[in-house]
Amino acid sequence: MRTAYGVETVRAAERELMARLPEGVLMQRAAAGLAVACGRLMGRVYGRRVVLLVGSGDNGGDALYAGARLARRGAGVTAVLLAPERTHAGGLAALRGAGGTVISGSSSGSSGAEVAIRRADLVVDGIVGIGGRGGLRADALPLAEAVREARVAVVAVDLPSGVDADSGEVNGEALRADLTVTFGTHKPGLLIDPAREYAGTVRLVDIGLGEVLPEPAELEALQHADVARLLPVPGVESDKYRRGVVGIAAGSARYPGAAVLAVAGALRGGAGAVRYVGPAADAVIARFPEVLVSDQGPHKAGRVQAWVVGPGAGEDAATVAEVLGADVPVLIDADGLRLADREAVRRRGAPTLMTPHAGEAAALLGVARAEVEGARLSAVRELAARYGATVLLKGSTTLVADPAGGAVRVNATGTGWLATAGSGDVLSGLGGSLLAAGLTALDAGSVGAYLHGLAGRLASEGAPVGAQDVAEGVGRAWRNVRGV
Ligand SMILES: NC(=O)C1=CN([C@@H]2O[C@H](COP(=O)(O)OP(=O)(O)OC[C@H]3O[C@@H](n4cnc5c(N)ncnc54)[C@H](OP(=O)(O)O)[C@@H]3O)[C@@H](O)[C@H]2O)[C@@H](O)CC1
Ligand SMILES: Nc1ncnc2c1ncn2[C@@H]1O[C@H](COP(=O)(O)OP(=O)(O)O)[C@@H](O)[C@H]1O
Ligand SMILES: [K+]
Repeated sequence: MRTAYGVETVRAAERELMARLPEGVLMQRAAAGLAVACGRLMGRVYGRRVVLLVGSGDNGGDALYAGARLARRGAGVTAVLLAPERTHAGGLAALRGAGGTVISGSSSGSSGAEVAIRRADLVVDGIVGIGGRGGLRADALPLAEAVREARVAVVAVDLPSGVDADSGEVNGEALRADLTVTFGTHKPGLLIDPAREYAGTVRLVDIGLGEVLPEPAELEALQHADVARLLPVPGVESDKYRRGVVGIAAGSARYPGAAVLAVAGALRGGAGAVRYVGPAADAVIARFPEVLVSDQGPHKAGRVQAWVVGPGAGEDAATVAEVLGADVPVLIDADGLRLADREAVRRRGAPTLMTPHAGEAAALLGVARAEVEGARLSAVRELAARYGATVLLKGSTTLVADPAGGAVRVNATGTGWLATAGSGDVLSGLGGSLLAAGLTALDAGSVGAYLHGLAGRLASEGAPVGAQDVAEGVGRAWRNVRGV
């Protein structure tokens, strides 16, 4: 499991660890890891030109100490100081001692700095790290512009300057990096868009913080091994009922395809049987003869261990209400989210998993879509709290939050190719099937998102895919995860 911790927790852990270690050890560990990563990115160190952008705090200190290490190995290192009077003194002395050059970022209209940036092989962004608030300040903007124009490689120290470490929000300008070298633990902002996009590749340098970080983390990302452990694999004693039956209440005369796609996902999620109820039974049967269909409504469909309701449901509020009354886990997606009564969701005894995209989440919260996209973590937490349900917020970053709190899960397998009509319907069926197979709502949502993202990647391999291709890719994703 990959985990991420917010600033307050990192600072507390840092204090605890520093109390046991000689002064400056953590910064030296950070700087050593940073210098190695910079060297690797440049291919060689000797003769390379490196520009350090140095802010007023320890983030700048890391950059300076790493710069000193690079200078000792033969790089030409220039530090651009954004706050000369508040620069990390030890770091500055180390860089000077190693033969580095120092210029002020604010003097002479920054032009000296801009010339250095244009000639650089690498820029190290040590403007601000976890001490940052808001976007880049005015004095850093011309430097950021020069970096963009020079198209020079950028390594961010701990975080790209200007992004919010705790939330992944970007309020103003931020500096884009090719590589972010982060210390001790990932920060939520490195895993959540829009900030994640600014970070480029993220490398974690172990500085010993792991042993003092508490449980649970603020954010966690499942890895292959975690998903492999959670996948419902039949044993010798299994039969189709023991594996779980998932009911799909989806589709309408207008949107029969949503039913077919949700069923396609459900057939690949590990349940032993799929029941379908709704007006698209003919279309479902034509494509998937193995599905048990009924047009009698959810109550009369026979027993299921979980329901999926909503994809392509149109205005069928009665079916949504009926499913919400069932005493089994329910996944609510698409139209179902609009039609579900909040109190009915809150009253449910069995688990509920809601799977909105940003537009649907915005409608549920009564805010603009851009607000949800800019602040995904707070949006998903707020929805989970309001509905007393597990919420999976879809999009470029998929997040899953439990109403009881605990670590929010972030999915790292997605690809922009998944942004294709109907791929959300596939995810709803897949997630419902995992619920029926016995996974908790948090696990069903995050394992579903993991397989769905991987299926999209494997099916696409860099070319456009349709939702059916994604569904068909789910089997490959299972095998990939299980290593079979
Ligand atoms: N934690 C750990 O275990 C370890 C941490 N380490 C390192 O320390 C870093 C944290 O250092 P830090 O606390 O000195 O804060 P840092 O990010 O340098 O900011 C400094 C000052 O910048 C200012 N400022 C605020 N916003 C700004 C903005 N948008 N644009 C420009 N300036 C802005 C603000 O001061 P203000 O100007 O508001 O008075 C703020 O106080 C961390 O990221 C990691 O690199 C490692 O060495 C090893 C172990
Ligand atoms: N930029 C992106 N990167 C990764 N995944 C994405 C991106 N955009 C959309 N997705 C994924 O694609 C799926 C789209 O679902 P949804 O918006 O419900 O579409 P539809 O309603 O057409 O089925 C979701 O799983 C979502 O997380
Ligand atoms: K930085």
